[in-house]
Parts: sequence; C-alpha cells; structure tokens
Amino acid sequence: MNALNTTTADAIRITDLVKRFGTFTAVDHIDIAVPKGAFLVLVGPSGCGKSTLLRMLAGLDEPSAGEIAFLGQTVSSGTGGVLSDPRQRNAGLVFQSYALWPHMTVANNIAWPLKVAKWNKEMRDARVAEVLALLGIDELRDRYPAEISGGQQQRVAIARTIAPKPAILLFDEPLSNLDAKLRIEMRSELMRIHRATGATSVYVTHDQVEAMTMATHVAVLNNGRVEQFGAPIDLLRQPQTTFVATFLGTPPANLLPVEKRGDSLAFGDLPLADAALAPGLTTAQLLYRAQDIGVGVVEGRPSIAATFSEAAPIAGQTMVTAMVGDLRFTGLVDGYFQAAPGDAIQLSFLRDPDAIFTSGGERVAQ
Ligand SMILES: Nc1ncnc2c1ncn2[C@@H]1O[C@H](COP(=O)(O)OP(=O)(O)OP(=O)(O)O)[C@@H](O)[C@H]1O
Repeated sequence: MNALNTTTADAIRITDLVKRFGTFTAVDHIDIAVPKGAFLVLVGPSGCGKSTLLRMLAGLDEPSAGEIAFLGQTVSSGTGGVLSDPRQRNAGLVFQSYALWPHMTVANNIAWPLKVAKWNKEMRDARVAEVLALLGIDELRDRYPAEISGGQQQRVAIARTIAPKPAILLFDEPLSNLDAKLRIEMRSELMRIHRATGATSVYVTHDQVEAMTMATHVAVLNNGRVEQFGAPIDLLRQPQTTFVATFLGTPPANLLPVEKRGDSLAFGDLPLADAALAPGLTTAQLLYRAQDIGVGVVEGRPSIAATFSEAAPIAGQTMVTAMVGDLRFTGLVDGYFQAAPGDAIQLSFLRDPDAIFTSGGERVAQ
C-alpha cells in the first residue's frame, strides 16, 4: 500500500479501523489519511465494506476498534463509540435514495437542516437562495418533491446536504439511481460543488470510471481491507496487486499466468519475458494492457492462436475479446474490426508486459 504524504492538516484520519458484525469482519484494520479539500473515492466490489466505512464516518455506526478523527478531533473510536453524533460532526451525508420530505417544498426541504441548526430566518433564506443557484434549480423552489424528476430530487438532496456548510461531505453511491447520461452530467456537477464548497469529500461507488474521473485520492477496498490508496493515475500506472490492476482501467487489463522456462517466463510454450525480471520465481503473472494486445501477426512480436468472442466499438477503435483456452483476452485495434464468434484469430503481444506479479497477486519490484 503506498500512502500519499499526510500532514496534521488532514481533514479525515482513519486509524486501524475495524467493524465486526458478530464473527464477520466487514472493515478490517483500515488506515487512511485524507488532506483538506481532497475528493476521496472508496471503490471496490459489492460487499467489500465501502458503505460500512462511510456509515462509521457519518457517525451512524460505531467502530469495533480503531479511531476516526475529523480536523484533528476524534469523532468515533472503538473504545468510546460515536463520540460526536451525526449532526455535531460537521459532515453531510448524501444517500442514493433522496429521502426528501414529501410535504415540504424544495426550498423548505433545503432550509430544514438550517432550522434544526437554529439559523435565523434571514440567514436561512439567503443560504437557500445561494444553494438553489449553485445547483441550478432556482425555478424549482416552490415545487414539492412529487412534482420534480429523479435527477432534480437528487440535486435538491445535495443542496439540502451542503446548505449548513459541512466541512466534510459523504456520498454513498448518490448517482446510482440516475440514467447513464444524467450520471455523467451529475459527476461534473458534483465536482463543481465539491470545489465551490471547499469541503473534503468521501464518495462511495462500485463504478471505477466514476472513481477515476472524480477522485483526487482513491482507496481500493477488497474484503474490508485497503488494497491500495493513492492518486488515480498512480493506481492505474503502478497497481500494487493484481486485484487493483484488473479492477481499475477500461478496457480491463489482461493477466497471464506464466512459468519459468530456461531464461524466460513463458505462457504455455510461448516465451514472453526475461525470467531475470522476476528473480527467484518459478511462476508469475504478466500484466498486459488492452492496448498492448493486437489482432493479427505482427513482425518481430510474439503471437498466439485465439478464438474470437466479441467486438465492441469505442471511440474509433474496437475492443476485441477472444479466448485462449479458458483465459479471456481483451485487445484494442484501430478502426473497425468484426469476426464471427468462434472464428480463429491471432493475438499479438505488441509490447513487453506492463508489470509482473507473483502468483499470489503481489507486484514484483522492477
Ligand atoms: N448490519 C449488518 N449486519 C451484518 N453484516 C453486515 C451488516 N452491514 C453490512 N454487513 C456485511 O458487511 C459486508 C460489507 O457490507 P457493505 O454494505 O459495507 O459493502 P459495500 O462495499 O458497500 O457493498 P455494495 O457495493 O454492495 O453496497 C457485507 O458482507 C455485508 O453483508
């Protein structure tokens, strides 16, 4: 795990955090430090512990062990439980369900948390006008939730959350109920809001494209643990485990199991890399990006027979999927490519492997 530089100005510091449900450990000794103003995305497959971690940050669940500090102040601990309750911890939570009050207008929904926090009417009105403008929903102010669309309801929910100016914004898959086009629009909108409020955001998603486009920092979770924490580009370029290498990146990267044969690491009979790159290993896994796998034989490069499965056009290129035995390969070719499922094709390794991992999935230092 490669940590980014951390300072005492960390907005959020999670130390050795554990959450158990009976004998099951959902969050397993997590350490993360998030600098002020960062946009941290928690990403990982279903059940990896993202929501459990976010709920502890929000103060909705108590940790079993460890500690959470906001702006240098401990807000939850394994020994003390939830030390400051959700309302006091200066954090706003946006869920995937909007949970607006149906009997209140949009403006009153947004004003509600300010009323609870005892803002006077003049300040409330001014702040409601400000966030309505920020979210671009001024014209909805007098409507009721049933009179606006799902996307508009989500905007109102976000406006309501940011109204009291929380220092920390927590998002639990807030865009998952929206259609694909609206999701993309709301992604840029949320980043704009994040910048405009100056808050530190923690955002849960299982959508790795969302993670990579929005984050300043990403924590990839797997089985309750942080597989890797860092800037998106570092995780893409320098994945430390095969889990991270195959979870992030579109199209997906290829992992090939290889064995040491003489001086080479070979896939079956095909030598692909110098065995000296993985000293002491008799087996390993080679990582090839989709753009490093081509279709057809290329002079001077190793190639292998494969069975064509499918082709998908992406932005002037074609993503080609083919099988070698029961191993799925993803390659990328320029322009349009089509074949019939089951056709014999040749795949070429256009470059040397991007990284080498042990059979257990740990990156071999290079
Ligand atoms: N209250 C609970 N009691 C028992 N087990 C729980 C409870 N809440 C969560 N879990 C378990 O903890 C694990 C992590 O759950 P969590 O909801 O944090 O995952 P997630 O990464 O957010 O998943 P998803 O992407 O599907 O929402 C899961 O195996 C889940 O079944």
